[in-house]
Amino acid sequence: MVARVAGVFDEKLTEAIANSKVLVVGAGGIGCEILKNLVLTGFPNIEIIDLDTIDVSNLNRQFLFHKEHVGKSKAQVAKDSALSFNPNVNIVAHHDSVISNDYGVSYFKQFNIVMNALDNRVARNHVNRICLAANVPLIETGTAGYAGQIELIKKGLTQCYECQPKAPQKSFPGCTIRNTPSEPIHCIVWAKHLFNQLFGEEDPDQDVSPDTADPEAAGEAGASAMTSKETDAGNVERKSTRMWAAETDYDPQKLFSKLFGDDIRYLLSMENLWKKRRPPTPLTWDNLPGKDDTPTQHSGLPDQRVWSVYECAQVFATCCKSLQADLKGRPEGDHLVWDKDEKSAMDFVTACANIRAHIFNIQLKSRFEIKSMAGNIIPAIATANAIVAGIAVLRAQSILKGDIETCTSVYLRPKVNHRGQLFVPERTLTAPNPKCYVCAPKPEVALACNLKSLTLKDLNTALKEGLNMQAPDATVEGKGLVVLSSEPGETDHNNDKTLEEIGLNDGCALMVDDFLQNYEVRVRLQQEDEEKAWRLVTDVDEPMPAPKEQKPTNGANGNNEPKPGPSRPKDDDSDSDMEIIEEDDGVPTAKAPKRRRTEMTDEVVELC
Ligand SMILES: Nc1ncnc2c1ncn2[C@@H]1O[C@H](COP(=O)(O)OP(=O)(O)OP(=O)(O)O)[C@@H](O)[C@H]1O
Ligand SMILES: [Zn+2]
Repeated sequence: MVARVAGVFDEKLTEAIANSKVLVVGAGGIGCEILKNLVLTGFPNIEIIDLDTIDVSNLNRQFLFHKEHVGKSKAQVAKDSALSFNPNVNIVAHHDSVISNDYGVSYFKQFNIVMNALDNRVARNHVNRICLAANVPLIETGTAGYAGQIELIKKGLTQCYECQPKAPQKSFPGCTIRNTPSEPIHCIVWAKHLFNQLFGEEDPDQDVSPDTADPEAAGEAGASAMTSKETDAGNVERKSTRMWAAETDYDPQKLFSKLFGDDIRYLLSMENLWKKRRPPTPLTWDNLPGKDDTPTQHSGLPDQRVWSVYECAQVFATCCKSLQADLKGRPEGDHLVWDKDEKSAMDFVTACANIRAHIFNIQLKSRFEIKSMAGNIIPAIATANAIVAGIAVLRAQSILKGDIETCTSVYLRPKVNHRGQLFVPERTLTAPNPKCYVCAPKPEVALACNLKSLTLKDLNTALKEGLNMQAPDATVEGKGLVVLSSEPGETDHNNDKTLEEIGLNDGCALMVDDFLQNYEVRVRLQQEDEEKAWRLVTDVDEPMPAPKEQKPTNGANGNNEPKPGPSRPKDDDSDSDMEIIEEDDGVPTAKAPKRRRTEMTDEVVELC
């Protein structure tokens, strides 16, 4: 099966393809399809980057990979498999993250087109910025279940990936997670936090013990939590859950009694919480519901059967031990990373979430359902990936032919809309947002914060998390004074100083740049006494008017519907059964409170 384009395309396109060089970022569901299409179309020079290795769960749709490739580099195997279709193509594979110093603006400049086939916002933002800086057309692709999208991004011609606000991630208040869960997702988030507290990277924002500072429980003294003990001086000493668990040698019964017995009793002592809610019921190890049940016949997949509380407790016990052993086998200071595809990690979260759900009278869920919610999974549909990749490569051909103006965005809808369309192309290219804090000629944002308490370290975090910078350098506008340097150690001595202490006040502006992304932005400082952390205020927060879809040519009702948007393909035609979820690596939204909220992402769309 060797591709010969001569005679298939017109001469101009044949020649343009022959002289082209294309970069594909991501060798997952869409990336494999794009690579196959490029190779079979006869694109002679292709580079592909992917940081990941092949997982069994990829095999059902990432058809360039087979069983024997599990554990190998996606980029390398994709290259080898694609070469079997057309050995004359020159493919360079990089097993690496695109967010690395090796792939800066000068690297990107060698390509005629970049094609994104990624699954997360951070990488997408990064490639967006580099393509703008390198002035290379970027074809951005994504699918979410049956929905999909192909969008051209070209400096000065179209909007960029960051021109429009992204739908915020759904977050839950910490007190809901820790004290008053009312939905399965609250228990799942709690169980994932528990995994991190016991075996993963400990994060103080992911505390799982009762939250005594819950404003709703005000006035309650309560008993001291089980992780607390009175010191000789009479003070209450708090221990981390990890420390306490280690002291018990991760004894499953002791852990169970604390988490699902004592902590629940402690919550019950916060009586205000239960005035208008059904109170939880603590559990004891020796008296678990479901112990004597004979398992009912279940017709579906084993994962779709809901475990009894007793079964959950048994799974909990087994997982505590296996995860402890895994942790012990690692170098000092290392930790586990929760992964939906790791059996013990997934079993642990299923068991803990369901035990907690039972305690709070919440419906129990199957492992299958919990995996979907905890892993932020929308089932990937191979056909949707194939369609999107096909259109993306057609768009690449149009760009090479010099018809870039015709490369409007195309949306793949889960169902035909009322005008009978499954593929909905935009009528025109969407112009850049002049207020975009990335692609505007002079990008600008305001940083609302309390200058008296925000430290330089916090500023660094704000720039990285809020503006998706990788290595920000900041100087005071007009003075050139360096306040943050990406050179290790250069400004570290000031890390704990507040912005006020280094002489910055309300209205001051910083010029912040990221060398790797070739991105510079002016950051105005805005004093807000009440602000506990920081908040970025961008003009992109004002939603732009919805672009118009193409009018039907058949004279039918041409009402314009809002387009799904780069991160919002959920529209009125969307399949209501489809759960559309966002990756949890999204950049915190500008207005999201930074403390005491738990990010969970079960409602918003992120194309993968
Ligand atoms: N920073 C990055 N650099 C390079 N490749 C990346 C980066 N971030 C994500 N990717 C790759 O993008 C691809 C996206 O593909 P896809 O959406 O099919 O995800 P997947 O991880 O293969 O599947 P799933 O998430 O459903 O298990 C993945 O192969 C992933 O490794
Ligand atoms: Zn923009």
